[in-house]
Amino acid sequence: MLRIGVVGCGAIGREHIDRITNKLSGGKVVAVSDVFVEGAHKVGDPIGATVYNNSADLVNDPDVDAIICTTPGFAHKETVMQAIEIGKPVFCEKPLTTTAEDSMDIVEAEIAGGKHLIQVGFMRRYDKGYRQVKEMLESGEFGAPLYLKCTHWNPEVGTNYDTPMAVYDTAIHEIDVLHWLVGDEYESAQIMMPRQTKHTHPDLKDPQLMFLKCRSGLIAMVEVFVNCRFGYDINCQIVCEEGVIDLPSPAVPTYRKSGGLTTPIGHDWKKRFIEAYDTEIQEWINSTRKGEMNGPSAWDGFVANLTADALVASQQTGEVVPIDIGVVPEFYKK
Ligand SMILES: NC(=O)C1=CN([C@@H]2O[C@H](COP(=O)(O)OP(=O)(O)OC[C@H]3O[C@@H](n4cnc5c(N)ncnc54)[C@H](O)[C@@H]3O)[C@@H](O)[C@H]2O)C=CC1
Ligand SMILES: O=C1[C@@H](O)[C@H](O)[C@@H](O)[C@H](O)[C@H]1O
Repeated sequence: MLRIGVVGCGAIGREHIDRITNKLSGGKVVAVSDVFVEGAHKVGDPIGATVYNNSADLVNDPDVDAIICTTPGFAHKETVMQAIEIGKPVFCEKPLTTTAEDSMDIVEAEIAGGKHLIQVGFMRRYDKGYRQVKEMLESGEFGAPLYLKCTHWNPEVGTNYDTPMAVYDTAIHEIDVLHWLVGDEYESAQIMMPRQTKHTHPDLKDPQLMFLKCRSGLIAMVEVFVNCRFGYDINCQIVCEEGVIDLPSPAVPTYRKSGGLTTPIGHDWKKRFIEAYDTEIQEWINSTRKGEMNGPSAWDGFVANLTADALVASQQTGEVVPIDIGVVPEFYKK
C-alpha cells in the first residue's frame, strides 16, 4: 500500500483524496495539510489521516511514502523542493510552477538528486479521446497535421483570477497536450485580444486568442474564454492533409424537445475529465509502488512553463515571442 500525503485540501485536493479513498486501489491517504487547517481537518479527520498546517511537516512524516501537491501553482515549488530534498516521489498538479525559472530550479534539483521523483498533473495525456486522436495521427492515414483549432471555455472565474492565469493555469493544459499530440515542439507564441466580455473584471483580459507555432510550421490556435457563461467546453479539431479529426467529447444523451434537438454541455471541470484523473492517479500509484516514474515529468512541466512565459510576454505587446527549449537533458530522454 502506498501511503500518501496530500498538501492542499481545496477543490482538486479533495477530489484526489476521494478517488484514492473510494475508487482506486493500492494507495491510502495517511496525512493531509493545508495552511487553512480547518479545511484539512474536514477532509483528514473522517479518513483518520494525520493533519498538518504546513507542507514541510507532512513531507518529513516517516509514515508518508509519497506526496500529492494540490496547492495553488505559486506554492508548488516549496513542496516539490522539500520532497526532492528528502527523496520522496511527488505528484504535483499543473502547473509545475508559475514561471520557467522556478521549473528549471526543480529540474536541476531532481537531476542533482539522481532519481526520477516528479510527475506533473497533465491529465489530458490520460484522456481516452486525446489518446485516440494521437493514435489516429500516428497511423499516418490523415497525413501531416497542418493546424489545430482548440477551445478552452470555462463558465466563470473568481476575481482572484488574472490575465496571466489564463495562460499558466488554464491554457497550460493545451500547451502540454497539443505538442505531445502532434509530436512536435513549439518555436514561438503570440496572443491577440479580441473584444472583451462585459463579464470580466479589470485585472482579467477575457477572452484571449493564443497562437502556438511548432517547428514543423503547424499552428495551434487556442481560444481561452473563462467567463463564457454557457458551460465548460473543451474542443480540439486537427486539420490534416488527408482529413480532419475532431476530439470526441464524452458521450451524453441528446434530446428532442419543444421543437429543438439539444446536446447538453456540462458546467463542471471535475466531470469532463473524470476518467482521465482516475487513470492518471491510478497509474501514478502503480508506478510509484514499483519505484518508477512514467508520467509527464518535471522537464515536461518546464517546457510548458517556458511556453507559458512566452505567451504571457505576448499578452503585453501582442508580438510573436520566440521559444527555445534548448537540449533535453539526458536524464529526461526516454
Ligand atoms: N488537472 C486539473 O484539471 C486541475 C488542476 N488544478 C490545479 O490544482 C491546484 C489546486 O487547485 P484548486 O484545488 O482548484 O485550488 P483551491 O484554491 O481550491 O485549493 C488550494 C488549497 O491549497 C491551500 N493552500 C494554499 N497555499 C498553501 C500552502 N502553501 N500549503 C498548503 N496549502 C495551501 C488553500 O488553503 C486551499 O485549500 C492548482 O495548481 C490548479 O491549477 C485545479 C483544478 C483542475
Ligand atoms: O485545471 C483546471 C483549472 O485550474 C482551470 O481553472 C480550468 O480552466 C481548467 O480547465 C481545469 O482543468
